[in-house]
Amino acid sequence: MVPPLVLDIDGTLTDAQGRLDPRAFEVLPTWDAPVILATGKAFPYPVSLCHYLGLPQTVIAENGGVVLVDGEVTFAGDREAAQAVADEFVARGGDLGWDAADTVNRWRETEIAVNLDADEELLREVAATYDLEVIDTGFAYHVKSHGVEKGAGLEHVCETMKYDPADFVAIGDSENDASTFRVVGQSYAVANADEVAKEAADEVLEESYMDGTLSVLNALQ
Ligand SMILES: O=C(O)COP(=O)(O)O
Ligand SMILES: [Mg+2]
Repeated sequence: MVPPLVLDIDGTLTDAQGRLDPRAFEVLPTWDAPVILATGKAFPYPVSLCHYLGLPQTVIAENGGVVLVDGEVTFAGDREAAQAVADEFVARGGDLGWDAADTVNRWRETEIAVNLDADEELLREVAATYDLEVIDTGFAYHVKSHGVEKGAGLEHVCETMKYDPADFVAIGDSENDASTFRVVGQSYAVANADEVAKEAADEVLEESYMDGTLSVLNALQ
């Protein structure tokens, strides 16, 4: 019996250029237990990935802000406050860093993501005045409500699916995966992970990106 999985996307199922590693299509569609995608990306991204992997749509998006399980969507986090932070940041000379179409935030419902080129100090200062936090995933800064996290999202998924989070194996690469690592039974940080993720993981893998992820998945089969 293979264990259920909770998998980060960027940095974990991708290559160093951020492209989805096609080997995900070899191993995930036939995984004989639930596979939950848990990401900082906006909701449509993991939903689409489940769709094209042929997996049931059970996803944690926006760092736990949006959870879809058993056909029901729940939200956590104050999008209006995050928008107010973004507006004030821009008014004070900050640059969110996206083009006019802003597909990064267009479908984002509980938080705001800002390009890593942005003025981090100013962003953190503005966020603090709205009692929001900023996390750095290595792919974007996320302006989000305290307490909204992937780990809480997984607990919600497990309550609905009647699973124990402790039965799950988690793999991830960033600060936003630490909460997942804390609630699962076994957690792995890929070699490209940041220090927060490495510190929180039960094990730090020798290999990076999908090579690291596959080393775990192959050993579990
Ligand atoms: O959206 C991000 O910043 C990172 O996404 P991830 O959680 O799938 O790595
Ligand atoms: Mg990641």
